[in-house]
Amino acid sequence: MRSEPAVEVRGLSKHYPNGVRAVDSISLTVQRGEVYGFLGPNGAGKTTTARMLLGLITPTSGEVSVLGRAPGDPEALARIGALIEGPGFYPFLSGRDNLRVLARYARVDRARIDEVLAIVDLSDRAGDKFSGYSLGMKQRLGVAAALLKDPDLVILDEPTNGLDPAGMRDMRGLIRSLGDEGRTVVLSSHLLREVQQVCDRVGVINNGTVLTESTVADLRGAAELRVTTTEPKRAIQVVQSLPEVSDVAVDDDTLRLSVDESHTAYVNRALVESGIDVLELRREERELEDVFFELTNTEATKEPSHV
Ligand SMILES: Nc1ncnc2c1ncn2[C@@H]1O[C@H](COP(=O)(O)OP(=O)(O)OP(=O)(O)O)[C@@H](O)[C@H]1O
Repeated sequence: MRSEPAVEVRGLSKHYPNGVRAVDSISLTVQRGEVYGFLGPNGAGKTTTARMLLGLITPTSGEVSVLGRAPGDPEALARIGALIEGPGFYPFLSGRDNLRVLARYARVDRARIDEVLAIVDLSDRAGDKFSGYSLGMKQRLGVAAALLKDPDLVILDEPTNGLDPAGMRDMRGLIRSLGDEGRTVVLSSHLLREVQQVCDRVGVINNGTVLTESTVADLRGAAELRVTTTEPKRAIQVVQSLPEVSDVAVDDDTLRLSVDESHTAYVNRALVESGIDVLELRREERELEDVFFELTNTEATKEPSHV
């Protein structure tokens, strides 16, 4: 039997008095132990949703259950760690002293401070003032703070925002390791590749509406086979006659087709036996960003290509 989801949202809306429908009747489910990507462009409604999950703002309508409880329920909050819109710390205190303040407030054993500093790889710089930290270190301290209570559920809102490529890579590794430890992670992000690299499942949100919810693999769809030939027109006829092949498209001299990987050699043979020279045959997975464009017909933010 499947265990109760970590997060269950049904028909959730947040409409502001100024008429903005920040979140408009969304439904989503985060299973326990998965790293769930909440993917959408800026202004899509991710932060508003995260705030409602934590009980920081009240929904206009809809149902929310977080770790089996209502948002803001103290017992659930004790098992949730969150980093929403950048961490707030005392600039003149060291990273470790900032965590001490929080640990005392949350009644967490002080021994946990060194554990979380080690998890986010800040042990060596824990005695330095927060004001001297790089943005990446500040964000990692924010994650350390979120981990103080050894939470079952970690909610991270755009944790790589503003980080340089190395900082982003470190943060992604950290998020993945939280998932590998068996924690449930909700990662909100506008970066398609980030979600693709780190998450098990993804909910795509735009204009306050969830467009789709699926595994990253399903969202990307089956890998395409790309076949470059000297005679694309004739090649189309040949592949279209094969029952194993579907969705044939053509760009210049390259055919794109959906076919199970096990039939790659069979497609090649069919073309060659029809006297068509195959110049190149390769399988290519769709990027999540292609899928995103299809779903939203909007310009989503592409990550800088050097990352
Ligand atoms: N307090 C508020 N009053 C009115 N409108 C708001 C308020 N908070 C957010 N909004 C609007 O709601 C919409 C969703 O905002 P939200 O911050 O949830 O999006 P987001 O997906 O987190 O984007 P970003 O990554 O830019 O923070 C935006 O149009 C925003 O301007």
